[in-house]
Amino acid sequence: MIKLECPDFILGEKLTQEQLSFFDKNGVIIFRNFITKKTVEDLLKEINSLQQKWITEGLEKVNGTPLKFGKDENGETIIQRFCFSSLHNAVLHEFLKDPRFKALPELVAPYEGRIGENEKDGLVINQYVKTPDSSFSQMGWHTDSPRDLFLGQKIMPMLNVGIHLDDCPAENGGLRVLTGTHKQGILKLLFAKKYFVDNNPDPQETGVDINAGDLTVHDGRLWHRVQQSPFTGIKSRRRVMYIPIITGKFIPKHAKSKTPFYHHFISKVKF
Ligand SMILES: O=C(O)CCC(=O)C(=O)O
Ligand SMILES: [Fe+2]
Repeated sequence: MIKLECPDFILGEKLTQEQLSFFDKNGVIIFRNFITKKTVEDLLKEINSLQQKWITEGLEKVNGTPLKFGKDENGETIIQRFCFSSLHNAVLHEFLKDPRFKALPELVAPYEGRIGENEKDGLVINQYVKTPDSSFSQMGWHTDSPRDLFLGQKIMPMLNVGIHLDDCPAENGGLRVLTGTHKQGILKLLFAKKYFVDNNPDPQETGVDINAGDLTVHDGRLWHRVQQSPFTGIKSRRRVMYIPIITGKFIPKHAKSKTPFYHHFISKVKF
């Protein structure tokens, strides 16, 4: 595994030329300390209360997208993948109004990008943990772009913005990317690897050392995966929120939205 050599970038209200060039070359970038440890704690409290609310209500899907359930290290039911979270929690909704998010669409220029709070799967929260009854401890190789095809749309440029809520040095697993693959042609985008079922390390893959509070951005066309932690239980836990930046036609989801086809496929794959 190669480690991403990324200068300690700080996200302001406008991207610098160095940040733009780094992203253009690699298809991924890290901004350090986007939020403080205190804000991380505050967000985790909100996430836990949303989780309790949805479990109590017996909710299975939000706007057509299934929630993913599993068990934590104490055998308690948890939600391992939330979607559209900010539409159901005021603090998460306010959080997305941070003016620094408005700097990020410049990464898809000349397209006009917007924060997809009610498009695709909205604000996603992933909770990975390795326990006997977890259903989510890793994620196979994929790019995020072909989901557009399943939604009956042409592939349009998009970004996935990650806000990381746990420390995760690359040795603990976490995000692995193939830098530069955001510039590949459509055939490589669709067929370079077997979507979601391939969990094998790639000799060219790059890992990232993440601290709680860091923000990452990756291009939707970049090949990436999540490496399982070598640890189990609480030491294997990795919590990260993702919000998409979308270009092209505005297709908001609503309570009657159909389940996208790729979720039927993803749910068959054991993570
Ligand atoms: O958890 C991560 O860091 C990546 C998740 C991911 O790739 C996805 O949800 O599409
Ligand atoms: Fe992804």
